Amino acid sequence: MARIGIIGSAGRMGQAIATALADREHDLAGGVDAGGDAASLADRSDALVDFSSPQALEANLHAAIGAGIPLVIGTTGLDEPHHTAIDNAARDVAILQTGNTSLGVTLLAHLAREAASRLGPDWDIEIVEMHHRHKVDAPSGTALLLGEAAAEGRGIDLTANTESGRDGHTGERAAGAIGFAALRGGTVAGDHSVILAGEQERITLSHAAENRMIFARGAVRAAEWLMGKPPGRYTMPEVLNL
Ligand SMILES: NC(=O)C1=CN([C@@H]2O[C@H](COP(=O)(O)OP(=O)(O)OC[C@H]3O[C@@H](n4cnc5c(N)ncnc54)[C@H](OP(=O)(O)O)[C@@H]3O)[C@@H](O)[C@H]2O)C=CC1
Ligand SMILES: O=C(O)C1=N[C@H](C(=O)O)C[C@H](O)C1
Repeated sequence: MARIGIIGSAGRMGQAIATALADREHDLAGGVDAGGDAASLADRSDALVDFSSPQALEANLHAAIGAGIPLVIGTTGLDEPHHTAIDNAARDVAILQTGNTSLGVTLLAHLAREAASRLGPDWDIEIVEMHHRHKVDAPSGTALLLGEAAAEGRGIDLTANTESGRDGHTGERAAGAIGFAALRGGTVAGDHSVILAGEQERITLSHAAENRMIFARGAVRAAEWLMGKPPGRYTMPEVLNL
């Protein structure tokens, strides 16, 4: 049993995480939302779980370092400077950052990497995601994570090979590109497909989140796993032993 603090506690994920903590008999150390004091929450917590906004990241990293406790970051929409800040903070505390804490997506990323490495570059890779109408970032963190996995499998750099937001006269698809398409609507918790399209055949690897509790349970499992670990940046495959 541990005391765990939630950043973004009043949000959709914050509420699901509070339920997952209770299911595992942890104490909710407290929660903060926009304008809240992450440092004082960290001082009374054994670990922090952050599902909030990229704007909160810097304060959350400082809070975790100040209290010397691990941090799970599920917030998406992070850019390169955010990742550099996480790398730096991981010299002082144990941190896990991921666009998706579910078991299913962690395995899907492995399958995407494997498929991309075994199929030649003439198999086009497209990643399609759908989320609820309230989601503010695109492509989703999960889509980017799946794109990274496919790019790794193929031995290419994702940033240099991304095609997203196609509209109008786009020209032909670039050879070797990894494409992204984002759909928004209704209450969809999170659907992701990695499509590998070859000559007259196509493979689709898909995951559907039926409920946010899959992410919440994964986040709590990650927090449990991080406690007692030395400083470093850890991953969901390590937590889940996949
Ligand atoms: N990694 C994963 O597995 C998953 C990641 N996510 C990601 O988690 C994040 C939250 O998603 P969701 O719960 O649906 O979003 P919500 O909008 O429902 O909740 C976000 C919460 O964060 C709070 N918040 C906003 N800014 C700050 C800040 N600067 N400091 C502290 N708290 C802040 C908001 O408070 P206020 O209302 O006061 O602004 C709100 O309570 C998103 O980035 C989403 O993509 C979601 C699901 C799974
Ligand atoms: O905002 C969400 O809801 C979700 N965000 C994450 C993402 O951006 O991939 C994970 C999940 O798909 C739900």
